[in-house]
Amino acid sequence: MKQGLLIALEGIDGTGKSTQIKLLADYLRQKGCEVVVTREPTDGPWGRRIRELYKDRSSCTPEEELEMFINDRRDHVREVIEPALASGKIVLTDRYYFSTAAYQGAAGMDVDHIFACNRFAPQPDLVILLSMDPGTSIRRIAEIRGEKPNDFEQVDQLRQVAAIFDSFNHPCICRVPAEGSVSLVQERIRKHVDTLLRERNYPCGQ
Ligand SMILES: Nc1ncnc2c1ncn2[C@@H]1O[C@H](COP(=O)(O)OP(=O)(O)OP(=O)(O)O)[C@@H](O)[C@H]1O
Ligand SMILES: Cc1cn([C@H]2C[C@H](O)[C@@H](COP(=O)(O)O)O2)c(=O)[nH]c1=O
Repeated sequence: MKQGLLIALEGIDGTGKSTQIKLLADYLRQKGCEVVVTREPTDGPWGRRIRELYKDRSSCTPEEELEMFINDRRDHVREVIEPALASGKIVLTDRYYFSTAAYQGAAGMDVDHIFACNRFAPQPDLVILLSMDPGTSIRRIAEIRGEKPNDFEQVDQLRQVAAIFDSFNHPCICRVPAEGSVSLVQERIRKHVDTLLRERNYPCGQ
């Protein structure tokens, strides 16, 4: 049924996921792979409601917040991820259910319960987990991107999120240091992706 590959980029805010996913997509397309780049929260109805929360996270309970992320993912899996995988494409997603486990876990929900709620979602073939000290990532958001950190980007909160990300030991996870230049981080990511393509005999990776 599933013929493509699912690769998720994960990590705390400001680690460079959006920057790196674009470069990775270019690299894979140059090799001749068909690539779908997507993200969570999505741009669908649940994703738009979630983005409203960035301004005032206290407007819903942790349970309601978790439910919104799960609903958004159900739509994402059904409408984007499964069709692309079924047609043999490489799906690159900027965040997936590991973000839910880490962020909603840090907000007080049980991490095992969160993973159980996500059993409907296809397991990724590879998770690139970009790791960085939360103080540095917040500085990137504030100084380089020139934005005021939102309600999900508070340093104490991000420290808890980072600690939960650190605790994951799923075999699909490869940890990549996010410090260093954009091209150095990209080089680290490509090594893991090239290994995956080779191991799976994925056609464009030969
Ligand atoms: N290796 C790097 N060195 C310096 N700055 C970087 C690096 N990678 C990304 N940046 C800059 O840091 C900021 C955050 O990067 P980016 O938006 O890619 O991170 P992100 O992980 O997608 O963030 P978020 O999770 O908040 O969406 C951007 O301004 C980006 O240009
Ligand atoms: C998928 C997902 C995301 N979040 C949080 C993490 C970030 O703070 C925002 C998304 O911001 P981005 O700049 O678009 O990456 O949402 C979350 O709490 N739970 C999740 O499942």
